[in-house]
Amino acid sequence: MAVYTDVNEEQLRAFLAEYDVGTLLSYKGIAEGVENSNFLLRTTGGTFILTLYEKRVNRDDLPFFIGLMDHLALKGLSCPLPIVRRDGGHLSELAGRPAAMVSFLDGAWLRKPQPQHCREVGQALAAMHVAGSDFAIRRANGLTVADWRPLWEGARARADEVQPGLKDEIDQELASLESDWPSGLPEGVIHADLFPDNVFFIEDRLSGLIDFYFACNDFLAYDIAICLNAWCFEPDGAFNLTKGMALIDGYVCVRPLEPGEAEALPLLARGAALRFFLTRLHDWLTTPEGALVVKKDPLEYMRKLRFHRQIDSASEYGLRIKDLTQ
Ligand SMILES: Nc1ncnc2c1ncn2[C@@H]1O[C@H](COP(=O)(O)OP(=O)(O)O)[C@@H](O)[C@H]1O
Ligand SMILES: N[C@@H](CCOP(=O)(O)O)C(=O)O
Repeated sequence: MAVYTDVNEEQLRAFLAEYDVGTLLSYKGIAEGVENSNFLLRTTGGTFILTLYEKRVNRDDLPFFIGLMDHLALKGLSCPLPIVRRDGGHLSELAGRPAAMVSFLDGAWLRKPQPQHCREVGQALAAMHVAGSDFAIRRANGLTVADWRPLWEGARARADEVQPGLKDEIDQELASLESDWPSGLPEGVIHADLFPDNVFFIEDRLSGLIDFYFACNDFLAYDIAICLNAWCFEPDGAFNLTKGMALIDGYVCVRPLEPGEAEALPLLARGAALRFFLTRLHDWLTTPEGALVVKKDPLEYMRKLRFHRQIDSASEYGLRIKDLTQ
């Protein structure tokens, strides 16, 4: 579920009076998502998503997130457009939480993505990177290599409860990634969580990207590494080369890769797998039993991490020489 903070009709009517979106017809809480409280609102002016930002979102980051969606939507990327209040602002306060309203995107996320969907995701990811290149606000990645050790220290003592041997394996993995993490790759605004549940499709065509609340400035190729992890493995744990090739192909049609980015891809993919393993492990160990949140399996990302460790070259993900800038 993701309604941590509830709102009543009276509060909503007062909130909507600040906007030019007509009057409230109906509203309901949205069960999906894990971070914030989301509501679907229908008004005489249209359909909107209302988000109340919960504890894990830092208030100081909200101008980045809201400004980024505004910037990308105005550049033609299909993503939620923040709705402007009559006084020109985007951020409000509702039920004691920072709140904002964005446009509703049609479509649904795919439970079983196919190679043609991966191609579209690659294209959309690159289009986002290009559209974000002149976004003026910066936000450092709060979950990059330097942030993994504190996360790990919080979970390390109990890691072997999840799988015997994890403690030693992650100790070595983390040390190796910390020492070898690349530098000097092309940077820009990345989505940083472009998983299938954050990409909408209508009849096999990508209709939009949502959930920009991990977006930040980091290596562009790290975002590709995140997508390879999230889109190109099968439920049995096997990497699907056809999907990898399609995703990379879609990406390079819009933004070709530099040779250094291709060379770093196996390491970036290992790092991305460790990042999602660590946040999932943290949630696995700290979410109280019975909480109304679906806990995600950390071991899924451990298996992906072990796969990436055996990769020598980005060609094993489906990258071809023609995909690179000369
Ligand atoms: N702009 C939007 N248009 C349509 N549905 C949306 C939109 N934003 C969010 N949703 C719905 O709300 C759910 C949770 O949103 P998400 O941003 O992923 O939440 P969280 O950040 O809490 O994980 C999505 O799975 C989707 O169903
Ligand atoms: N994609 C992450 C979890 C973040 O969840 P979201 O609902 O905000 O997309 C994972 O799978 O671990």
